[in-house]
Amino acid sequence: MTTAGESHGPGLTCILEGLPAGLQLDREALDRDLARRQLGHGRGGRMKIETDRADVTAGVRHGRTLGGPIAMQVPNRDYANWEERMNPWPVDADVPEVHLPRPGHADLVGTQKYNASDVRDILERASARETAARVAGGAVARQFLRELGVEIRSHVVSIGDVFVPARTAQLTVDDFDGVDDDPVRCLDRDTSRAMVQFINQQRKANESIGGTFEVLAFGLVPGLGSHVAWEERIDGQLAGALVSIHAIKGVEFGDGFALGATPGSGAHDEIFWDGSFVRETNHAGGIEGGMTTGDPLIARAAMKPLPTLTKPLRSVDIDTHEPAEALRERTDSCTVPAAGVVGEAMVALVLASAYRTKFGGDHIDDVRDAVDRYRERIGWHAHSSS
Ligand SMILES: Cc1cc2nc3c(=O)[nH]c(=O)nc-3n(C[C@H](O)[C@H](O)[C@H](O)COP(=O)(O)O)c2cc1C
Ligand SMILES: C=C(O[C@@H]1CC(C(=O)O)=C[C@@H](OP(=O)(O)O)[C@H]1O)C(=O)O
Repeated sequence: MTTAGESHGPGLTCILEGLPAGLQLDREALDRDLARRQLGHGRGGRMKIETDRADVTAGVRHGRTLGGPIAMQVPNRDYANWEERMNPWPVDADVPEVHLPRPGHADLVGTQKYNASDVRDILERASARETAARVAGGAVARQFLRELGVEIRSHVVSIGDVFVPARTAQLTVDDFDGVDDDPVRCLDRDTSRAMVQFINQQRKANESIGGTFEVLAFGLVPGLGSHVAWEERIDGQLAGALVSIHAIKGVEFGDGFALGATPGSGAHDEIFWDGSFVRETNHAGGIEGGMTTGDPLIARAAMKPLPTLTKPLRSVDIDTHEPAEALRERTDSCTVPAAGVVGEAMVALVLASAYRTKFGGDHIDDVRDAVDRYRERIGWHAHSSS
C-alpha cells in the first residue's frame, strides 16, 4: 500500500497492489470502515466537516478486482476552507507561514530535515488524516481475508489510567457485536462510562489523552510468516505496521510485557491433541517463532496523548528563535478508539500480504484452493473464528 495526500489538501489517495483478480468488493463495508475511523468520544471539530468515502478509480470493474493496482481517493471536504493555503499551485494571495513548531509533532525536525521555512509544509503530511487512506486500503485487505475465513476486530483497553477489568475468558468474534456503538469502542459498559468521564474531565483541564487498544484476528491458518529470516517474522511485521500509526509508542503480543515477569512454566501454551493440535491457553497471542499458530492473534498498542494542546506547550519561533507558545490548532483530545480502527487496517494489510506470500494465486479461487489444500495437509479444521 502506498498513500499520498495532505490533511487540508484536495484529498487522500491509496494505491494497493498484490491482490488477486476476482475478489468481490463490498462498497458499503469499505465506507463503513471509513466511518468507524471517524467515531469515538474525544474527537474535535474536523470530524463534523468530513464524511469519508472512498472513490475507487482503478483496479476494480463491476465490483470485482482485476488483479492490477487498486486506486482509491478520499476527498477532504475541509479543502474548501483551505484552498488558498493548500492549493497545489501558486495562488494570488498572501499566505502567512507557520513558525511555531508543536512539541511531540513532526514540526521541528521536519523543518530541519526538509529545509522548510513554513511548518505547514511538514505538518500537513505528518497529520494522522493520512490514516483515512490506510483504512481504505485495510478495508479491501480485510475483504480478501474474509474470503479465507479471517475476521479482524479491535477494542479499547484503556484511556488514560482507566483500564478494562482483566479478562477471565478468551474473546471470540461474537463478543465484538455492537462495539462500534460504544462511545469509546470499549467492551465493558461500566468502564466505558468511566472512560468518557475521564476524557471530559481532562478536556476541561486543557489536557489531551492517550491509551491502549487491542486488535485480534480470528480464523488464521498456522504458519503465516517464518522463523527463517528476521524480516519474514510476522510479529516483526505486525509491530512495525502498528508502530507506524501516528502517536503509537509501544506494541505487545499476547501477555506481552508481563511475560518478562512470569515464570516459564506459566508463560507458554502447552500443546495437546484432540484430533488436531490444540493449546488451551494463548499467552503467546497467536504467534510462535515468528509464525501464526492458528490461535487468535492478539496485538495491543499504546498511544501517547495527542501533542496539540488547547493550552499550548512552550516552543521557539523557528525564524526569530524567540520563546513562544506552540501553534494553536484545532485538535482532537482523544483518538484511541479511532486508532484501534486504523490498527485493524494495518493488521489486515500485513496478514493479507502474508497470505499472498504463502499461497500465491492469480485469482481468488486459486488462493482459496491453495489454502484449503494446506489446511488439509496439516489437518487444520477447527478453531476458525474461535
Ligand atoms: C486518528 C488519529 C487522530 C489524531 N488526531 C490528532 C490531533 O487532532 N491532534 C494531535 O495533536 N495529534 C493527533 N494525532 C496524533 C498525531 O498525528 C501524532 O501524535 C503525531 O504524528 C506525532 O506522533 P509520532 O511522533 O508518533 O508520529 C492523531 C492520531 C491518530 C491516529
Ligand atoms: C483529520 C483527521 O485527523 C486530524 C489529525 C490531526 C493530527 O495532527 O494528526 C489533527 C486534526 O486535524 P485538524 O487540524 O484539521 O482538525 C485531526 O482532525 C482525521 O482523522 O481524519
